[in-house]
Amino acid sequence: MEYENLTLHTDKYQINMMYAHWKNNSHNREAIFDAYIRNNPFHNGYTVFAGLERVVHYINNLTFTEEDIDFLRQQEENYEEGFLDELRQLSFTGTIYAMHEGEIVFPDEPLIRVQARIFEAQLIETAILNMMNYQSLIATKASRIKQVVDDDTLIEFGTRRAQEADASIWGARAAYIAGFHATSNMRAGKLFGIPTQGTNAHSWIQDHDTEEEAFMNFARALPDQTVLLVDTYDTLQSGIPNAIKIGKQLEEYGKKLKAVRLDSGDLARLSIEGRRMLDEAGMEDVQIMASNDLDEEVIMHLKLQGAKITAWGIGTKLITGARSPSLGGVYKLVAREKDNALVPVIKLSDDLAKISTPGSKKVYRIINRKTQKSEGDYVALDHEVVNDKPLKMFDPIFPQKFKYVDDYDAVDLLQPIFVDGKQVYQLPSLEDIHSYHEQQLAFIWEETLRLLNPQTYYVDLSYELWKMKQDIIEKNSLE
Ligand SMILES: Nc1ncnc2c1ncn2[C@@H]1O[C@H](COP(=O)(O)OP(=O)(O)OP(=O)(O)O)[C@@H](O)[C@H]1O
Ligand SMILES: O=P(O)(O)OC[C@H]1O[C@H](OP(=O)(O)OP(=O)(O)O)[C@H](O)[C@@H]1O
Ligand SMILES: O=C(O)c1cccnc1
Repeated sequence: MEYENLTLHTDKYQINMMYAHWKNNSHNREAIFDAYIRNNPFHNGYTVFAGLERVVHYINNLTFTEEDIDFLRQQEENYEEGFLDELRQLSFTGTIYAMHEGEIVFPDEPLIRVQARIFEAQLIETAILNMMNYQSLIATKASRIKQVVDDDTLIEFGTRRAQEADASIWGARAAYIAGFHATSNMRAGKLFGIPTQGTNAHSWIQDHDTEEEAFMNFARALPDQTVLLVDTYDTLQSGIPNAIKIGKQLEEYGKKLKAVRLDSGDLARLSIEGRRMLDEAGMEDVQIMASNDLDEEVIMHLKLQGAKITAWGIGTKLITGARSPSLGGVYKLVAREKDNALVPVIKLSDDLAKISTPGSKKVYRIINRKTQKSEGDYVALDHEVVNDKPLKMFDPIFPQKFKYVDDYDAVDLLQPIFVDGKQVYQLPSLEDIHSYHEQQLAFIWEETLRLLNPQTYYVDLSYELWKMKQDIIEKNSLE
């Protein structure tokens, strides 16, 4: 796939800061930034990390074209030619660590860590957050939907309602990571290898003299994958009876009606009654598919009402992240170069939970060897060795709350993606990302995974990191 050059896909304030650094000759100083979230979306207990693949392509294509340089010259008369020359030579030379895509992640732990010249690290903030926030949001929404459907088929239908073209395709990919089976978007299918599926619209039915004729003509054209939309006129009086008729005719040719699709009305009642009619006609294999503004909540209610739906087409509420339409991931400076050394820095806030955690850090998932479930995540400074000794895990806001864990594996979650500007991470296939996601889910307790009022997952700091943070807070308060 051809990836476009998105170097100008940044906020002007980043270029202004780059310029000011260049003027002050501080642009080559090293810096470390963490990208992380502060809350899970949808009041969920976890977030599904996605967006890394696009970030990798973005970084590999990071270069200002002559056109970009001309544009910048026009936009800001203060930018000197020497600065534009510096931009002309820019490529990414830093180091990036990140979670695998599909990882189950939590607030207040680094998901992407960038160590680079401040000149480069500042430039890439906007695009990294843009990609990570949107794709993780949609993967998380998809994961919630996946939780309520058991083994039913899930098809992503969102393109027409998505926030524009990029959102459709990367959203379709994010949904696949979390367990959707197919997308209706052909471009997403082509670009990412996601299986594609499609039924037909009301326009097809309306464009015929009768519903029966419409069904017949469609079945003739696509006899191996006929899904008939049965709600245009009257689902139970005409739609299902006509579908049964066409199904019988298909059988005469050794073919089978694959499914009927309901797209309006009381989906529980119509599917129960429709199922009965299909079964009575000996068409037990014909599936009932539903669409119409569905999300995890409606699906759960439909299931509670005994709906006989086994395939779900889901558009608007998935692709727009309805109910929580943006993920508020941030990118904070955690260390800066001073006197040839990297020193930790902090962003203070009156809200304790919003104070950033300084320093170059790693994230470990503490897997209890007996239960094979996670005891929580443990954020430690880079140089710390987290090994088999009993680990004291305590709440960083209320340190009085703690537990000891002794029989555990500490799994290092941040992977090197770029080292000194070179990509060292081999991007996994989408299938592998999805499998990884499923494996990782299995380490998380049900209490954290549940959709309603989930148990808060522990993201703790090592004592050394916690102490350093407290000392910096205290020092800053005294100044
Ligand atoms: N049994 C049900 N329980 C809960 N929600 C349902 C049920 N059946 C359908 N819904 C959901 O209710 C919402 C609105 O459905 P409603 O029947 O008002 O609209 P509609 O069928 O699209 O109307 P129209 O016939 O005008 O197209 C949709 O999100 C749909 O998925
Ligand atoms: O409801 P969503 O979750 O967003 O899923 C996508 C919707 O898009 C289509 O409707 P639309 O009215 O656009 O076209 P149609 O004429 O094919 O029904 C489809 O029938 C779904 O209802
Ligand atoms: O294939 C379908 O039925 C479909 C595709 C996109 C949107 N709505 C429905």
